[in-house]
Formats: sequence, C-alpha cells, structure tokens
Amino acid sequence: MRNHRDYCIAGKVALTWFGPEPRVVVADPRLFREILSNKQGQFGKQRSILRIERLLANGLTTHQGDKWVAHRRIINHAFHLEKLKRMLPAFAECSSELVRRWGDSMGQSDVQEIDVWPEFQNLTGDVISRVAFGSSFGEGRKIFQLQSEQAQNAVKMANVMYIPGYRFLPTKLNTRMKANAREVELLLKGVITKRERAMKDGHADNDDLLGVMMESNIEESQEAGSSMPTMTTDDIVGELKLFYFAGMETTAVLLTWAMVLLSMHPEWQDRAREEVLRVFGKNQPDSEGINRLKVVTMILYEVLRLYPPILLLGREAYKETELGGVTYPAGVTFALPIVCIHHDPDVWGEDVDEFKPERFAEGIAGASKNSPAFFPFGRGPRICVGQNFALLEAKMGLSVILQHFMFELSPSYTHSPCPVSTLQPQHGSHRLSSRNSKN
Ligand code: HEM
Repeated sequence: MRNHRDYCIAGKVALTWFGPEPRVVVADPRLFREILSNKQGQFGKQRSILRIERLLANGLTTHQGDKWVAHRRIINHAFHLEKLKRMLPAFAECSSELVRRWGDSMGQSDVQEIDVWPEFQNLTGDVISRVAFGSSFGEGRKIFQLQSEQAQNAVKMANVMYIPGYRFLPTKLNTRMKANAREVELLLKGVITKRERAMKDGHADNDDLLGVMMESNIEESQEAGSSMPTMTTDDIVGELKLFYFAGMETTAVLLTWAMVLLSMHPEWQDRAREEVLRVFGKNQPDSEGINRLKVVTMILYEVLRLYPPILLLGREAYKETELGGVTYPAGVTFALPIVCIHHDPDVWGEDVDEFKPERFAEGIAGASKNSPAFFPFGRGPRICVGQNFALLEAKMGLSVILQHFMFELSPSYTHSPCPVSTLQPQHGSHRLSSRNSKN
C-alpha cells in the first residue's frame, strides 16, 4: 500500500484507521456520487456493516448480486408512488389518531408539553404496521414492539461486538434477541400464510405493502417463466423485518427535527400552516393535495439536509479501483459522511448551517453550488427504496399536526443532536409545547 498522503484528494479525502481496515473518508460530492453510482460494479456494501445488518434482518440491504437485483425489482414495484397512493388512507388514519390523542390529553387546557420523539416513533411504527399488513394490523403492532426492542438490543450488542464469538454465548441479551427473532418470525409467517390462503380463495385485500409485494412476486416469477416464486416465504419475512428497521426510526427523526426547526423558526411554521390550510382546509389530506405542497416539501428537504437521519454510508472496494486519480487496493473501505457534505460551505455557501428552506425553491438540483449534493436517501442503485413512502408519511403527519396545533419549544428543551443508530435528540425526553391552532 502507498503512504497515506496518496489517499488524500483535494483535502476532501482522508485516510483513517478504524478497526482492522484502512478507511478512506470521502467528503467530495463528485467522488461521493461516483462511488454510490457504482457504474463499474467495483464497490459493494462494507462487509463489516453487512454482518451487523444481518443480525437484524436479512433483506434488501444485506443482499448482493442477482438476489439483490430480483428483490429490488419486486420491492421497487411495491413502493411505487401509484401503489403508495392506495395506502394513503392508512397514513391518514395513523396521523389522525396521533392528533386525536394529543387533543384528548390536553383536555380543557390550551398549552401542554409533549415529548414528540417517542410519539413519532410510535406513529411511524403504527404506519408501517398498518401499511404493511392492512387488516392484520394487530399482529403488525406486536411485531413492531418486538422489532423496536431488537433494534435497541442490537445497539447494545454492537458495543460488545469486538469480542470474537461473543454473540454466540448464552448471555441474557443474546438469549432475549434469539427469542424475539423467533417470535417475530412466527408472527410474520402466520400473517403471510393467512394472506396466501386468502389470495388463493380470491378474497384478499391487496392494497397493503405485503399484498402488493406478494402480487409482484408472482408476476415476476411468471415473467421469468418459473413455477416457483422469486421470493420464498423466508425472503418475504426478511424484507418485512427490514422495513421496520429501515423505515421507522429514520422517518421518526425527520418529523422530530422538523418540529424542532419549525418551533425555532415560527415564520416558517406559519408559512407551512398557511399552505396546508389553503390546500386542505381542515379536511383529511389527499394525494393530489400532498403533491401540491411546495413550502412543506422545501422545509422537509432543508430538515433532511441539516439533520440527515443516516449520517454516514460505507462502501468497500471489492477489487482494485481508481478514484479521483488515485488507485486503491481491493478491501479499502470508503466512509461517505452525508452529514459533512450537507454542512460544507464550499458546496452550500457561507450560510450552510442556517435553516433556509428557500434554498430548495427551485428543487434539489438548484439548491447547492455546481452540482447536486443532497444525499439523505443515498444515491445510485442502492438509493433508499422507501423515500417516497417516507416523504409521503412525513408530509401527511406534518400537515395533520399543522392543521390542529401551533407549537413552540419548551423551556426544558436542550438542543443536542446525537448519533445513535440515526441522528437523534440526545435528551430523549424531547419536550415541546403545543396548543390548539386558532386557525
Ligand atoms: C427519512 C426517512 C429515510 C431515510 C433518510 C432513509 C435513508 C436511507 C439511505 C441513506 C439508504 C441507502 C443506504 C446505502 O446506500 O447503503 C436507504 C436504504 C434503504 N431504505 Fe431508507 N430511508 C428512509 C426511510 C425508509 C423507509 C420508510 C423505508 C421502508 C419502509 C426504507 C427502506 C429502505 C431499504 C429497504 C433500503 C435498502 C435499499 C437497497 O439496499 O437496495 N427507508 N435508506
């Protein structure tokens, strides 16, 4: 290997040592795009991260090669905007339940402190349970609770991961994780078997994620001329488990930071509410109206720029590769810090750390200097399959809240974004004052 100076390109690439592998940190948006686009197929997901992800769910994020291609095609279909429109009533129902609960807990008073971070975790868990399973929402909810516990356990486990073989020891944590995994699997297989039976009998309601995924699984295998479905039941279980991990906390932190920033910038809160009331009045938001929300979209993009839920992506050179004029040996890992690119003054201007949704007035392409540098959902073939889902969910949630409440930060709030599995408010009890909107 050459000396580390060889690995620095224009001050935006630096070599660091993390664990047993050399890591190259890439903070140049052009190289960032080149790696994520992976046109020559030389980059794969970082193998050490894949091992941790597999502990939680064996799904799209951990698949490689042909299996990933086949699954991605089926899942893309399930997350297509047209399909998501059919799921909109489920999004609306969960958001309305949330504001109903907030309203009830306020009783006669005008002002109340609400800890929105756990509230949004519950909301996004409910949404994924309802959107994924439709009428089997009850089982979905139980799965969501178990998966939330699994995610917390996985963070604990990652902290002791460096002890070789530790995860195979019968510790309390390992035993609990195994028991949870078994229970989730049983519940999911039960829901899938029930749905398969209903599909055969011709009375399945296929407007949910599970139904759409099972339908496109059958279509895909028919197109390939195979009598066997492309995805097995175990594969579907893996993908459903993944949706909880990939989609729950990410969207919950997006909504949380959106509430924080709109509390800090009441002028933008007013503009967003004005838009929501102009488009929907007090009616339930519909997909046609959601498409017309320009201010709310600009706000969500700016929140994702300042507080990207996923801070860093990892790629590994699976073979010797040339990048920015430097040749790297196979096995080098590239750390792609989304958060650094999103806070680079050379890319966004001197006001980079300010909340200015107007940057996105002309869309994403025009928001940064020279070339697009907005990567909250990644980029290239592995780009987040759930980004339409997440934005629809966030727009629905925020619109319904704005229709019913005005909000400001509680005096007890301390601003301290903290990277856990996602970028979260460190002081978990994240209080905000809310009161009924006079509009
Ligand atoms: C604000 C919310 C979200 C953010 C910021 C986000 C971010 C990301 C990012 C950065 C990646 C790329 C990872 C990589 O390249 O290694 C990704 C992948 C993925 N996301 Fe999301 N995500 C969000 C919501 C969701 C939702 C709601 C779902 C599903 C319900 C979802 C499902 C997935 C899946 C399955 C992948 C793997 C794609 C693949 O490997 O082909 N995400 N997400």
